[in-house]
Amino acid sequence: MAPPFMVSAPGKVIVFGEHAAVYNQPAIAAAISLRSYLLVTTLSKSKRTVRLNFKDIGLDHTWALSDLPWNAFQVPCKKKSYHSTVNYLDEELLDTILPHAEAVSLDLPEEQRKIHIKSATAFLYLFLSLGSENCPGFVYTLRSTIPTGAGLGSSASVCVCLSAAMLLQTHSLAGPHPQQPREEAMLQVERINQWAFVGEMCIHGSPSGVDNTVASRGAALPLLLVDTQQSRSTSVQLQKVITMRDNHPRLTDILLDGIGQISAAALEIISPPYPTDHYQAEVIRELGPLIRVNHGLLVSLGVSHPRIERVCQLVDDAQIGWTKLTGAGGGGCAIALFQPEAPREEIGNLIKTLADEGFKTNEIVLGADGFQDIDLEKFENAVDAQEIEELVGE
Ligand SMILES: Nc1ncnc2c1ncn2[C@@H]1O[C@H](COP(=O)(O)OP(=O)(O)OP(=O)(O)O)[C@@H](O)[C@H]1O
Ligand SMILES: C[C@@](O)(CCO)CC(=O)[O-]
Repeated sequence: MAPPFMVSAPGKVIVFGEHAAVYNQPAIAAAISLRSYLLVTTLSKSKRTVRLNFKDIGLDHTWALSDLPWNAFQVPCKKKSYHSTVNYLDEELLDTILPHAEAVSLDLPEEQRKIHIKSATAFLYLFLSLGSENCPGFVYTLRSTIPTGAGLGSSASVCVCLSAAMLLQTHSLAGPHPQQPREEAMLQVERINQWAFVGEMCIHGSPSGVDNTVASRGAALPLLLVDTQQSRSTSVQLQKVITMRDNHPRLTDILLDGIGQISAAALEIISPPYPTDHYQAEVIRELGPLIRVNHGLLVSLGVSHPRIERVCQLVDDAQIGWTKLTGAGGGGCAIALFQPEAPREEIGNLIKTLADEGFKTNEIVLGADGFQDIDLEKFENAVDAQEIEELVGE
C-alpha cells in the first residue's frame, strides 16, 4: 500500500490587474505565506471508496469508486492524458459528474452546499480525468489557512494541491529533487498548473489562470493585507464585469485596458535589476499612485464594496500610503502599501483602528518555505488556521 503523502500550495495577492487579466491584460501577483495542505492516504485493497474530507468548509463525503462515471471519461475522443492541455470544460463530462457532486451535504443550507458542490465538482473532474477505475481507494484530507472567498486565491491553491497530488499518484511527475534540471522542473510545474486551471474552471467558470499560476510558481512584494471579513464569490464578481461589458462594451474596454496599462507600468518599475535597499523607497513611491489609480478603475467596474471603501478612507485619512482591493472584490481583502517614510507608530495606530472596526490585518510574508515532518494525525485534527500554522512551522 502506498504511504500517505502531503502537498501544499500558497494563496496569492494580486497587486495589479485583477479582472483585466480575464480579458488578456497583464497582471502582477505575489504568493503569500497562507497555504493549503492536502494529505492523501491510500486505503487497503478491500475499501473501494474515495473520501473527500475538506474540514475547513465542513465537507466530508465518500463515493463508491464503482459508482463514478469512469466510462464517460474513457471514451477515446474524451480521454485526456496527464500531458494534455485542457483549456475548456467538456459540458458532457460535467453533466455526468454533476449528480455525484450534487450528492454532497444534502442536509446543509443551499448557500453552504453551493460551496461544497463547487469543490466536489473540481475534485471529481480531476480525479476522473487523471485517475482510473482500478485505482485503490483514497482519502483526500485538505486543510487551509487561506480564508475562503476573501480574494486570496483559496480555490486556486486547493486546485493546485489536487492537481499535484493526482499527478503524483499517477506517477506523471518526477521529482522535485535537487539534481533535477531547471527546464524539467518548470515543465512539471506547468503540468500541475494546467490541471489546476481545469479545477479553477469548475469553481469559477471563466478564470484567467493568474491565481493558479501564482499558487504553482510563486513571486514576491511586501504589503499590509486587510481582510474585510465580507465573504463573496469570485464568479459573481466576474459576472458583474461581463454584464457591464455587454451593456457598455467600449467604456468597459477602456477601463480594462487602463488596468492593463497600469500593470505594464508597474512591471517596468519592479523589473530587474531588482531594487536594492537604497532605491527600494523610490520604487514604492512610484508604485503607490498606480495602486490608487488601479483601485479607482476597479470601483468604476463596480467590483468594490463599502467595507473596502472604508479601508481606503482610513488609509487616506492617515496619509501614510495607498490602498486597493485585491482579487475579485465585492468584499474580501484590500492591500495597503505604505510610504517609505510612514512612521511605524502611525502604521500601528492605523492597524489598531482597522481592528477596532472589525477588519483583520496581516503584514504578509512572501515566498515562505514549505513544510517538513508534520504529525499527520495532529494535522487532520487541528482546530483552526493558527493550529495548522503551528504544526507546519510557519
Ligand atoms: N479550505 C477549503 N477547502 C475546500 N474548498 C475550498 C477551500 N477554500 C476555498 N475552497 C473552494 O474555493 C471556492 C472559493 O473560491 P472563490 O474564487 O470564490 O474565492 P477565492 O479563491 O478565495 O478568491 P479569489 O478567486 O478572488 O482569489 C469555494 O467555493 C470552494 O469551492
Ligand atoms: C478577478 C480575477 O481577475 C482574480 C481573482 O483572484 C479573476 C481571474 O483572474 O481569474
